[in-house]
Amino acid sequence: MRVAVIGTGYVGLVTGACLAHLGHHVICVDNNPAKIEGLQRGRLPIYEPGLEDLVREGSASGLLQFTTDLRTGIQNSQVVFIAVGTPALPSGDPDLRYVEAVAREIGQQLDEQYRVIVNKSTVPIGSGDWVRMIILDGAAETAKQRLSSPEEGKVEVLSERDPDGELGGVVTQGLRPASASSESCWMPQFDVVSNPEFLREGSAIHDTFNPDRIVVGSESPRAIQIMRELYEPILSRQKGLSGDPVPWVVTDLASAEMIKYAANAFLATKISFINEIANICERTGADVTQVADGIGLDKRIGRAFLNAGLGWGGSCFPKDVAALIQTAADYGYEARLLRATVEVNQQQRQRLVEKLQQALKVLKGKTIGLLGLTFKPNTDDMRDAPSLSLIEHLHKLGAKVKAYDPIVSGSGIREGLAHVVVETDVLRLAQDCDALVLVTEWQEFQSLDYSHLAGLMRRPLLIDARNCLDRQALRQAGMTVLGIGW
Ligand SMILES: NC(=O)c1ccc[n+]([C@@H]2O[C@H](COP(=O)([O-])OP(=O)(O)OC[C@H]3O[C@@H](n4cnc5c(N)ncnc54)[C@H](O)[C@@H]3O)[C@@H](O)[C@H]2O)c1
Ligand SMILES: O=c1ccn([C@@H]2O[C@H](COP(=O)(O)OP(=O)(O)O[C@H]3O[C@H](CO)[C@@H](O)[C@H](O)[C@H]3O)[C@@H](O)[C@H]2O)c(=O)[nH]1
Repeated sequence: MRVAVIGTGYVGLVTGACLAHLGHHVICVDNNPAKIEGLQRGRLPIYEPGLEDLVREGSASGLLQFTTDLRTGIQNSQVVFIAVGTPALPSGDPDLRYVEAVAREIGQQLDEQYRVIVNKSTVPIGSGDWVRMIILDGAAETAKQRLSSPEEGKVEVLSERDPDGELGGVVTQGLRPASASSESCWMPQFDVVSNPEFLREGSAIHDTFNPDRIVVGSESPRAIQIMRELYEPILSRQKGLSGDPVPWVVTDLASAEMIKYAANAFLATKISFINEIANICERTGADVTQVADGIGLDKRIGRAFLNAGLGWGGSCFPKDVAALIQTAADYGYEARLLRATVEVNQQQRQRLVEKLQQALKVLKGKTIGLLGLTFKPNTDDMRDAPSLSLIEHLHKLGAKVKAYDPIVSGSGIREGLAHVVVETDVLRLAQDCDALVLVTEWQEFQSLDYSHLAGLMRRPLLIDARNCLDRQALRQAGMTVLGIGW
């Protein structure tokens, strides 16, 4: 199948490379010329394990191509993915300007060939119908040039109210030059489908090939059939040890959009829940890790996403929970549970500073070393990383902050890192520190020589803010160890 993917970020590039691996002809489009030029030379704009090999493989086979020209991208494509960013605005609403620009451009390029336009970006509930309208607007603009109108290119958009009211708006029937007969009416052939993405950064390729489910929201049987054919190589795989097929979930557009937000909101709430339990554990003498293991064995609860720590960050949970709260507010509903989820998360970062204050008393003039900067391991993504608020907080209190991160240290990434000295190795980091804080649970932090590090520090204090290290071994290495929830 011929596929275009618009936006070559974490989602678009992974989607494009994986679909090419499955045998589809994929053309990835991005309006950032530097990104596309790099990709054409095999240079990746992001760090994601395994992605470089897939891109190399796709480029070599010719199944994966890159362009800045959206027209070339969608010309022969039957399926067009929209995978551009939807970052949060200060209000909490997602910024839809990139989706809007792409939808309009797609509309401008549509011809008589039927296409499935797939929204993979995370967009608010109801956006599918909105994207359809924008595409039609774009198509109308092109139709002005395409159809020779006696009235200087004036084109009428033929529309009527949705008779059943189910779609809640206007249904466009076609585009026609003003004063032309209804036979000359031209309607671009397309359906908009919502196909939310559930990949996690750091394991994006594994997640794409082994999804827990594939969700497709659409009212069009034709579009659903094409999506099924597209994903057939994944759907026909057996899932994990159970051998069950990957669940294929077909819903209406709005429900698919809501599934994405609800999934992220639930996971974020699960983490905030265990962090709340951790805070109660600290006061009562229980150990949150043992508690998580104990409750996680209950199949109704599950152990995943019960790791207490610094709280959640990244490019998705913060903006998606904020967007859902905002959507609820738009409809006159106050999402109190979700607000509490966010509040607990914010406080969790603050608590870490309090722990340092309790241990070191005055932070002014103290040197704090951060192990890890990215919002989670195996990614270079720094969007809404807990480390950033920690750095700002400590800086305000007059502490000197240093950090070492396996990816960030060796890269040119310095955005948001004005108030931290990024060290190139762990020994330089530990030198003269009053405390080390493990912020991101990178694998390599498991096997550091902590007794050597303790010897380099001014005070051998380590706060394991992800509860991922062996406390006993650390104590034997001469460290004073603190953690979260014990
Ligand atoms: N990052 C994740 O783990 C993840 C997972 C699931 C869903 N999502 C959602 O997927 C969407 C994309 O996220 P991301 O992290 O990949 O974003 P990103 O910022 O990494 O990538 C977006 C890309 O779109 C490009 N772009 C913007 N405007 C364009 C235009 N007009 N034409 C062509 N390209 C354009 C940008 O240059 C950029 O390369 C978001 O809605 C996000 O919420 C992200
Ligand atoms: O038990 C846990 C699990 C995660 N986290 C934190 O939660 C955040 C998010 O982690 P994770 O979900 O693994 O990473 P993301 O790549 O942000 O993936 C989430 O966000 C994506 C974008 O929407 C979705 O596609 C994924 O399904 C969803 O897991 C990170 O800061 C983690 O440190 C915890 O604190 N404790």
